Amino acid sequence: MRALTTIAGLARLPWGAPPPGRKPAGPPCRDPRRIRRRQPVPAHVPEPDQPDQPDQPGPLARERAHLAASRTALRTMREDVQALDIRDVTANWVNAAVLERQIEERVKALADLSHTPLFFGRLDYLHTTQEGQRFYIGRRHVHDADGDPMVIDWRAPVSQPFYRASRKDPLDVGLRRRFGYTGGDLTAYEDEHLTDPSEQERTSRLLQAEIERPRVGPMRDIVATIQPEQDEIVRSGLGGTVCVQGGPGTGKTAVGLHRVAYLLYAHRERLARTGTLVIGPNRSFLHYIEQVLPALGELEVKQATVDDLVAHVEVRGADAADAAVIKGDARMAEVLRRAVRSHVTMPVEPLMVVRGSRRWRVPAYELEEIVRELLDRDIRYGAAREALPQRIAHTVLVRMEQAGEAPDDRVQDAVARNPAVKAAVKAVWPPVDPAKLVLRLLSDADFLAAHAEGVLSADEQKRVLLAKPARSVRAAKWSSADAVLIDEATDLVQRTHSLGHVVLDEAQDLSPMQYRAVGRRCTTGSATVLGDLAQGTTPWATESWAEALSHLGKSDAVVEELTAGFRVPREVIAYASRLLPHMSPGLAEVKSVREAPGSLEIRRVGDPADLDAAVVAACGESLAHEGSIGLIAADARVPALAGALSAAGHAFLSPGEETTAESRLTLVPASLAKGLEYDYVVLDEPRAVVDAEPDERTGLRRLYVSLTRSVSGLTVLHASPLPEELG
Ligand SMILES: Nc1ncnc2c1ncn2[C@@H]1O[C@H](COP(=O)(O)OP(=O)(O)OP(=O)(O)O)[C@@H](O)[C@H]1O
Repeated sequence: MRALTTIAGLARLPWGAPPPGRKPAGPPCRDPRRIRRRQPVPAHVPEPDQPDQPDQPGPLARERAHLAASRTALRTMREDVQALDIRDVTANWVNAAVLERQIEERVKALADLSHTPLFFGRLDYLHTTQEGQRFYIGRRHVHDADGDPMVIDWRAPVSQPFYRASRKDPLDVGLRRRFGYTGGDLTAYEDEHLTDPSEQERTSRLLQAEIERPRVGPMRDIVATIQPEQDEIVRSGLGGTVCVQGGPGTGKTAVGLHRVAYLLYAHRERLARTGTLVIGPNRSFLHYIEQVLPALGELEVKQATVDDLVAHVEVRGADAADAAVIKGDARMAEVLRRAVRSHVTMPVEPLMVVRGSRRWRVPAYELEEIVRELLDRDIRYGAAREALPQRIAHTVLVRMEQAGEAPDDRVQDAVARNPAVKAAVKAVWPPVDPAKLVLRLLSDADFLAAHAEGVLSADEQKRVLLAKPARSVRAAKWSSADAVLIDEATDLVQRTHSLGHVVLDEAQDLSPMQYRAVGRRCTTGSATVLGDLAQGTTPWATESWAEALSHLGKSDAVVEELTAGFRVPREVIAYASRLLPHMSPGLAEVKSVREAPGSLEIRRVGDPADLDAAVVAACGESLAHEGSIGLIAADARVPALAGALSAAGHAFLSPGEETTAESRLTLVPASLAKGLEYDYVVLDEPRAVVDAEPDERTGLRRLYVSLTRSVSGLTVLHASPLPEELG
């Protein structure tokens, strides 16, 4: 067993420093007016699979030998960590527990996952500008007994050319090799000699195979095939916020998750201190993506929905759309600010502090000056409330000094705690309970009118008022939008803790007040904002990223656009894109990198009574293929289809339940389809999906989301006429 001599010694153990190499990419473009459109760069690749001669070890055998040696080295690294003896460095049980946990996590991070390749690429540099010339690129850093790297972490600067080098700009790379795996076995490789003019440009077959690999189970990482335009976003600096606009399947979620992994690598200590968070639209989605970061060795990133962040009260109610839109409007922040500050009342009476035989009098006008000064400083209500007794005590102390006394800090503290001072503070600056305040605003028309004057119209005020005011915070039927208002009020009272980095996925659906709630969780950090304006399906969905980013407090963010689609086959995305001009004119159509001819089938069912049976039959046909199947239907159709599937003997899952090789069919209400994907999708009755929404545009957007979930094939079944926008 190896003994650790110092806690600092941990840093030198297999955690290791990142390997030397090139500098990371510079900061992204800072001009918010410019949306950079990221175009795919075609790869140049000759034939893959060069088999070895039976009599002599060829390149493939040599690469396999390197893989075997790397696995052995990784095992040794893991054993080294497992064998650490921490008894001598931990002065107490708290330290011991912390260290033990760190060690456990490190062991987990060093696990050799049999189904994920240890390395997926190799770079041979032309010149010796690097410490070595040949680097194997993988999911984590592996070194041999001498500390020499055998596999370099994909996030290291030296790995960057694997993703960025091109024939136009080889970045000093002579050879880029991609490896193909079957299970955990290395079975193929593809070479690109980037500086060889005789080589022809071709799309990488290994890349194509990776993109087309059937989907089963949760989302997986894309480290082996990150595209140059995606890599630029992944590696953009921690200081700036990046907003990514991209159509369905352009890899926004994947890019956001890989960016967190990259930032954790490049700024590990800082982010370990400040924390990172991924925000997704709902539990099923979070469940779908939850494996990606652990697979990349990152176990500490928290995940939440916006509702989780603002869970100050139990949400049991729902708003009508018009009320929710007003409650989500940024103007509500001003109403709340006024309402919170309205609790401050100017002192009208002098304050008398008795200490021993002496009485100290502070006149009302002087107290008022202190209160006004605190109000002008615009600090949090609670912080000002805490500062007020000390300010008053200071004034008393000045009087004591003027009277020839020499009071010290202890006297000031004692005066601040004096019952008369406490009573004055309570009268002037009483505590505010955020939930009670919001309840009063929503229940008391006069109170609301007093603070919404000139901000909300009389009609708007009427709409947000509760029809039946609740008697207490506990009894109130709070809605999600109310919880966000309480969060805003809470922040007015006490500053919200800010994290180092926040990834906000499906951001287009947030209300301005929700953006503010997310924004205050990264005031001192940065954010990655991911979304597609065409997939906005809430009544308050954002129409412009500039506006959304201003509510988030990140107006200086760069907006990038991704246009290459990695999920939806060409035919299917072309069909779905017919809706674009009718619901989000001006947005670019996704250019799919996937051919998959014959991937779209539209079936008309003559008699509506036969629709369920036809849908079940289509699911049965899809199940004959490999991979996951999603049956997407308007929410109201789900019970009927669940019954029909069960009657036909098809077991099915709900979104968020993991698909496995045995159980591959998921019944998905259209309202939960966003962000998810299935190999084959059966879409039930598009008209019903559109009609389930309050307006035509939202309906078409919901349909657009539903049409863009499939990787290999989409079958649309309809008994009612299709929406005419589909042509
Ligand atoms: N460079 C890549 N190599 C391989 N697969 C990729 C790549 N980029 C994205 N993908 C895959 O494409 C699919 C869609 O990616 P993702 O879910 O991140 O897209 P999205 O833009 O978030 O889609 P949506 O708007 O529908 O939520 C995923 O299966 C993802 O793994």
